[in-house]
Amino acid sequence: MNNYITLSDIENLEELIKEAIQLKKENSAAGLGKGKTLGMLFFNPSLRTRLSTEKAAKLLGMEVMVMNADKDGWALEFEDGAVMDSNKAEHIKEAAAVLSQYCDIIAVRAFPELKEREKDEAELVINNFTKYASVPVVNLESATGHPLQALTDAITISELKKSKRPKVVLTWAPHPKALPQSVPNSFAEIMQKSNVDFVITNPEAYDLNPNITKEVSIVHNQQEALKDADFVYVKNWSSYQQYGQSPKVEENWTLTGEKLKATNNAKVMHCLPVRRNVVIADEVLDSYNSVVIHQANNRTFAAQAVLKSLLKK
Ligand SMILES: NCCC[C@H](NC(=O)CCC(=O)O)C(=O)O
Ligand SMILES: NC(=O)OP(=O)(O)O
Repeated sequence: MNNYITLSDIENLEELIKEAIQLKKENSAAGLGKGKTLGMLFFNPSLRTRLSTEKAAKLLGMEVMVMNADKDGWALEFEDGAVMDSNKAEHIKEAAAVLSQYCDIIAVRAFPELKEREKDEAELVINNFTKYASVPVVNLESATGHPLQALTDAITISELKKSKRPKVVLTWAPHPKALPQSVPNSFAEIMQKSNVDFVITNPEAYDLNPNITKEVSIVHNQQEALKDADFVYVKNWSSYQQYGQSPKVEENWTLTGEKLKATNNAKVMHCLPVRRNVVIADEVLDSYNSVVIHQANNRTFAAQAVLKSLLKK
């Protein structure tokens, strides 16, 4: 692995999942990271990504430096040829080059603005870090993807599935804020690389980028989609067609215990943080069907497998 920006950076998904599950069993440092430093830059808040990736790096023997880049760093300019006479003090060319002296791996979180689709799809922040850094770069959730979360999710399904080819349903749910499509995009991508029967259900105005969902069956009736599901992955996202907007939805899309009855006693997944009783009802999150805590624990081993693969290069 040279970088971990999108899921296409994974050379062999099955092997990487096996590696993560093995690392989870060993729960020990491989020593591979000794004398190496991971630098993490956050342009947005985080609990799991920040702490699980730090833990993963430390389990491998690495040193870790974390910076809330949005608050503590200089405002970065990303435009080539910019005349920097405004509020941005430092160009990504210097920032990435300097960080590459201090770090052996750089990891970056930068959410979309959700204003202009083309701008978000250009992945300005993560792509410029990759372009100007001389060390591997890891995506900690970018404008259009969250590949560490998706790897975690594939590991979790692999561990918990009871049949060879489980039915996995990704369902949209309501939310008071307009959220990125990053998590559902990457989940849809990794499910298409996995041996699962994959269905996405969302209100009409919320179809994801068709270049990502490709051949996936998209069902606009949630109850119909949930039938016989073995895994239900719940997530809100803002509209792709009416980019970044939250068009009104009449029906109630919150995942409740009543809706879960149509499933095959499905395991319920969410990347977290989750808004209780808006996205998922208490009775589901507090039931044995919920695997969200198990899932969050796997963030460490997904990160460990990816960092290990980068360190080996
Ligand atoms: N990385 C996990 C999800 C991060 C982000 N969620 C959020 O911003 C939720 C914030 C809130 O509930 O206010 C998202 O959906 O991409
Ligand atoms: N799931 C996830 O990425 O959580 P954080 O936003 O807390 O890192």
